[in-house]
Amino acid sequence: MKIVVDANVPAAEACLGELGEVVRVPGREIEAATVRDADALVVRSITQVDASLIAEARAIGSPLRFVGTCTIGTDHVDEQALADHGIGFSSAPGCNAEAVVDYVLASLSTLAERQGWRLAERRVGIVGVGNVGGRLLGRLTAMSIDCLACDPPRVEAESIEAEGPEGLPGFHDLDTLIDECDVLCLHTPLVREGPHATHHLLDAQRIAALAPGTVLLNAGRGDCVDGRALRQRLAGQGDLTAVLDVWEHEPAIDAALADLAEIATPHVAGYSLDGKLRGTHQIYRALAHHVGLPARLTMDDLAPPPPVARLVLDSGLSPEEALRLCMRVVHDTRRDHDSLHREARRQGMAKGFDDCRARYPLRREFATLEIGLREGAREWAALLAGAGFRVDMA
Ligand SMILES: NC(=O)c1ccc[n+]([C@@H]2O[C@H](COP(=O)([O-])OP(=O)(O)OC[C@H]3O[C@@H](n4cnc5c(N)ncnc54)[C@H](O)[C@@H]3O)[C@@H](O)[C@H]2O)c1
Ligand SMILES: O=C(O)[C@H](O)[C@H](O)COP(=O)(O)O
Repeated sequence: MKIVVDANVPAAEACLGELGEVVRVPGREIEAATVRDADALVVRSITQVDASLIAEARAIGSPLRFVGTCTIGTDHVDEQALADHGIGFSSAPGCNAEAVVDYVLASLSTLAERQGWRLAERRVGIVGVGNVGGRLLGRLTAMSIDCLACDPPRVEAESIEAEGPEGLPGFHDLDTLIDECDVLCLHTPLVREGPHATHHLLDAQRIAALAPGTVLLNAGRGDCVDGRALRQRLAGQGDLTAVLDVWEHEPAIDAALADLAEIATPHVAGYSLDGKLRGTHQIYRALAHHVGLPARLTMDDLAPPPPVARLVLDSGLSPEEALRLCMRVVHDTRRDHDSLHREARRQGMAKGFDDCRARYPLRREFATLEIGLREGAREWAALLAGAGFRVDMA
């Protein structure tokens, strides 16, 4: 079996190589001719697997029978076209959700430090309460931070009313979150049509309705926010703080908007090694199942030990300082912001954006760091455990 795999999929030889011959191709260069004699195609989000690619591939005799994307998002894949040609499909739901939550907490902690506020005194609105938003809600709630949630499709499907699921807070509409929250985090997929379409979910009118001082964080998909309207508000009034990981027109994103965002990163919120390996592993299992082969490798076979496994804390810090210190040992979104701006200046935006992603440094998840708390630091246990670290008494 020949498996064409995006060059940025880690561990493909070790994992997918068990099932067939792996041929690497840069994601932006994958086209119909690339899969002329391939049985399977494994992509990430930058490859548009659309109806024309599939139809052309079939027209030139491609035997393609499976497409996998090692990502959560699926808006780059025409699932109907695959089904119409009898091609199996799988994505990797939830694979990098923990990494995105790490990114959100690390970014908010940096903003709190820069702007002199405490997260404990802010109310956070979460839009899209699936694998990412649900985990974010869980961690913030465990850190005793006040949250409001918005997810109309879930409300409709699960008849959630005033009482939320699993003892979580009730769900509200987006305009209530806009009115009542200090921080608004978007974790919605890109859905172009239907009653719950998310294209420009935050349109000019909703952006205008955000109260001065609001923090807007988008780690869902760039097209969920009207970037032009956001740029105008930031440039004209300068009274919002934007944290943007995803953008319209990636990789050729709006450089002026990137300059105005307090934290601007090149779509790397989910880029932990753990998250990427989970993505590869989920697709390996799905392909093995599809072709009737055993999938022998486990995640433990793929993930190396973390470079920093344990940290012991003594007294002498505030809880916020202790939390920030632990987060920055694992992940510092200021570094991602600086890399994007540096590479955009050096190579131009589109090349710099892609280059930062292709050469992303090793990053692990908060859960890989064990924190030992000595006498005097033990009161931080609930906060640090709530944020996602493994905590014990040293
Ligand atoms: N920045 C990154 O690196 C990164 C990483 C992972 C995922 N993502 C993006 O985040 C999205 C969400 O990821 P997930 O794992 O939570 O997906 P998910 O499918 O588990 O959850 C998405 C949730 O959004 C809800 N939703 C859909 N339309 C909505 C609307 N109009 N208003 C409010 N909620 C709505 C859905 O009901 C669902 O509960 C992905 O589709 C992907 O596009 C980005
Ligand atoms: O949908 C996802 O899983 C994320 O957006 C993912 O991080 C995208 O990364 P890419 O496929 O572009 O490397």
